[in-house]
Amino acid sequence: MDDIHEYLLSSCPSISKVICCIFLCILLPLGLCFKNTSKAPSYWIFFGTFPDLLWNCNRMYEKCAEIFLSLGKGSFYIDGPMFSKLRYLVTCHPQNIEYILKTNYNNFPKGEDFRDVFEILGDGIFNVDSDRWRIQRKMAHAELSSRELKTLVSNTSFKVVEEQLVPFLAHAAAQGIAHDINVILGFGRYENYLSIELPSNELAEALDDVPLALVYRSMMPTVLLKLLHRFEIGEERKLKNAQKKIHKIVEDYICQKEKDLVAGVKSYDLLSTYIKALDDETSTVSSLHKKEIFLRDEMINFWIAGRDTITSGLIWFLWLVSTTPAVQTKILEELNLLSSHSKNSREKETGSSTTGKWPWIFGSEDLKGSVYLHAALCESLRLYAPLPFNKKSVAKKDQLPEGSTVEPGMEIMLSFYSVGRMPWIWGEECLEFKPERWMTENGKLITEPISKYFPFNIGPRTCIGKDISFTMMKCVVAAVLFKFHVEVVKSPVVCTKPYINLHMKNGLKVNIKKRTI
Ligand code: HEM
Repeated sequence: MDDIHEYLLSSCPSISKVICCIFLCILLPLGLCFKNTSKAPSYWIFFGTFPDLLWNCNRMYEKCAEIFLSLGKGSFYIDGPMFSKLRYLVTCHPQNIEYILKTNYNNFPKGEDFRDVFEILGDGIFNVDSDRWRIQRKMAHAELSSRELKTLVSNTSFKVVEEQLVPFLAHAAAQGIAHDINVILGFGRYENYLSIELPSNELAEALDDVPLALVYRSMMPTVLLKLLHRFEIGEERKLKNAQKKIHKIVEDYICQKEKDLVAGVKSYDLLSTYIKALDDETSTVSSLHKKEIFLRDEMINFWIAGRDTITSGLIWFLWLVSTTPAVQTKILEELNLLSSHSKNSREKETGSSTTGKWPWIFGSEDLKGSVYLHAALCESLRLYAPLPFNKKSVAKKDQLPEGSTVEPGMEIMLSFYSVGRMPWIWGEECLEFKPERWMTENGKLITEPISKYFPFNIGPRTCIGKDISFTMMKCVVAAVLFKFHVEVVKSPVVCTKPYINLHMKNGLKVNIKKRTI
């Protein structure tokens, strides 16, 4: 026995050398040479479908849509390397999405993996499940749908557009409007980030380092992720530093707001209402533990929720409109009509003439009657959903409506980006930017929910910020298009960037000119 033991010990180095040699000389080349191309994505022995995914990680949203198109169906699996237990179902099938987000929603929580990837969201609403989520959702829903918040959104959008965006555009090109608005809604701070000198914005800069790291985290096998996290390698180091900075800045904001409230300074914003609610024993959130951390994380969640989503929505919209003259003309016709109605009623109210006032800024009330503009925004979000995918885990084995089986341990990726690009979902002209899709024959907006439209999620976790997003986006695009001519500078093919939000690789270069008519 001892002999055998001794033999094994002495031969260990050579055994490991032999294993390494076999792996390097036989298994690796075999794995890299032999793939099953009948499957989409390509399946490599030993490595699963992972090489295909890594190879295309720079254009993964487009790649998913291509796979769905080549398969002619709405689901496919991604298998991790051998022994990794990594298995994803990627789906864009509307019935599957509805089943996961709505019909059997309890079987598809966000899960621990989601929390690990989106650690930056802490205990905020995006990151919690079950009872805790119900408490936070109730409070967030009440606050975001309150009359006070809607008024704040309208007034702030108007103010930021009038005082910052329009003067800025008159001087140069557009950038990052959504951020300003969100800092005001969340924290009640009005900062002049769009002044012509473009002052630095530490909160935005810290957050800019986050999304790429999150994309890598979403794709990485857990073991590797833990290793990179433990030793703070690459994107993980950036993420950790960004998180520290964001926490510090938001904690400072909270501290200042608490002092203001004690000093009796009156202001309406989400932070003030949350601070008051946490102190109020009758409020639902007062039962939550670790109140300071909850407050910090919830504010970060709101800020993230509205920042990149709106920016992304606006950029893709402006690009689509600027490159589709027929749509632009119809939007301008509608804005002309709305502005003359509003001018008349403002003149009646104030008794003074509005003629010659430049620029004319639309308030959210002026834009309530906009049908074509609203339809164009819906259509742009259909093609370019600002959150291009959603991630869910599986509690119990289940069969999805289109037939795929999912089981615990698997992850599900809902590809919202692909939904808008499937001819079998949106028709042969699915890639065309056609606001008319959202209008009835007699020119009215289609208001009933459409069962294949998911940019704002559906079901119990549907976006709470949808209405205010339309208010903000309409104010911005109306001001930009009505008074400025946005001309896209010819650039390489426009494509997406591997971010959590849908951004344009290389950004959008435009020339801005004042409109003369
Ligand atoms: C064009 C703009 C926006 C789009 C496309 C959008 C889209 C979405 C989507 C897809 C979700 C589901 C995320 C998930 O399940 O992980 C979501 C959730 C949410 N959104 Fe939005 N959003 C937008 C703007 C906003 C704004 C301005 C706010 C407000 C500050 C906001 C607040 C929220 C909140 C609080 C949730 C979490 C709901 C929950 O988990 O119960 N969103 N949004």
